Amino acid sequence: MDSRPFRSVLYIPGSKERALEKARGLAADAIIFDLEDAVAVEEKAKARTLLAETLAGTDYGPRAKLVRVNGMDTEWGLADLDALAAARPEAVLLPKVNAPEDVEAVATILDARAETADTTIWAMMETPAGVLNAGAIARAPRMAGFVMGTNDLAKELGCRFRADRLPMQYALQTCLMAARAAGIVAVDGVYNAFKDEAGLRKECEQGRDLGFDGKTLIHPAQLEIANAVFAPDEAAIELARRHIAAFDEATARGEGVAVVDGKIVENLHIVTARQVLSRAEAIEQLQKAMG
Ligand SMILES: CC(C)(COP(=O)(O)OP(=O)(O)OC[C@H]1O[C@@H](n2cnc3c(N)ncnc32)[C@H](O)[C@@H]1OP(=O)(O)O)[C@@H](O)C(=O)NCCC(=O)NCCSC(=O)C[C@H](O)C(=O)O
Ligand SMILES: [Mg+2]
Repeated sequence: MDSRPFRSVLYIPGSKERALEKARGLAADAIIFDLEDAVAVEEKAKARTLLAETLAGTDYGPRAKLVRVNGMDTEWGLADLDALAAARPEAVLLPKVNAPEDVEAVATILDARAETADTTIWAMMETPAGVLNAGAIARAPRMAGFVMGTNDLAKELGCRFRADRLPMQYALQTCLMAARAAGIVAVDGVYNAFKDEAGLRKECEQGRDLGFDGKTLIHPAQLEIANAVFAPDEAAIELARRHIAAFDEATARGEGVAVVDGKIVENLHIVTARQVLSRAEAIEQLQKAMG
């Protein structure tokens, strides 16, 4: 997996012209241009046209660009794929993926068009069947990332929203495990109370501690917290440097283990330390490119 940052992944309804315009200046690592649940049924066709035109004519800079289409089992899914192909989307995000066959069907459609030769597929992990098939979905063709759909999951499970997200833990960890085994990105679900900064921070911290790369967001006011929580902080960067220095010194002495702050540091910790530094570097580069 490369170290491209996905700390903040902002949903933008494909029907909202002002939000589509505003996103060009927002500090989001990635944008999900949404044609699915953020768009009302009567606006689906209009949003599709608006989004296709916007993507073809707008420079969103270095932000990763994903388009969430409607499901292929709906009356809009195929038309979404068709209309957006011309805009050469970097990634198509499929909602409510249940099985690898759902991904294979879309990969076959993308294979048939020159404009989508390099388009990757991401999966919304938000159904019980999807979670149970996470390993196979993560290995499906063109698959590059998982996005947790915790609202749909709660609906399907009939569970309650709790601050500790206990009812979600099985799904979160199963999907994360599958993503890591396949070497793809994994992004946590949204925090609905978009004015509750303390609650968002806690949930970001939980997602980060579990191992997610970042969090999906619904409002620009959530960007700063997600960007801060999912970035290695100064203490983590400094510790990574000390681990590497101490391990280099130990190796020079012919030893395979160093000790830093009373804890052992072995080769595997150096892999983590290098990942921390390369993530910090990638974030710095992205921020520079955004200006
Ligand atoms: C939640 C909102 C409906 C709030 O909208 P609004 O009341 O208009 O917000 P503000 O007035 O505070 O907006 C301030 C300015 O920010 C712009 N804005 C708002 N939201 C966005 C956005 N998402 N991206 C970009 N810009 C945004 C407004 O245009 C204002 O701009 P300005 O005019 O310059 O002041 C609204 O935020 C919203 O619609 N959010 C997205 C909701 C969404 O995408 N939902 C679907 C995804 S969640 C989901 O489906 C997850 C998953 O599938 C699951 O199952 O869990
Ligand atoms: Mg959903």
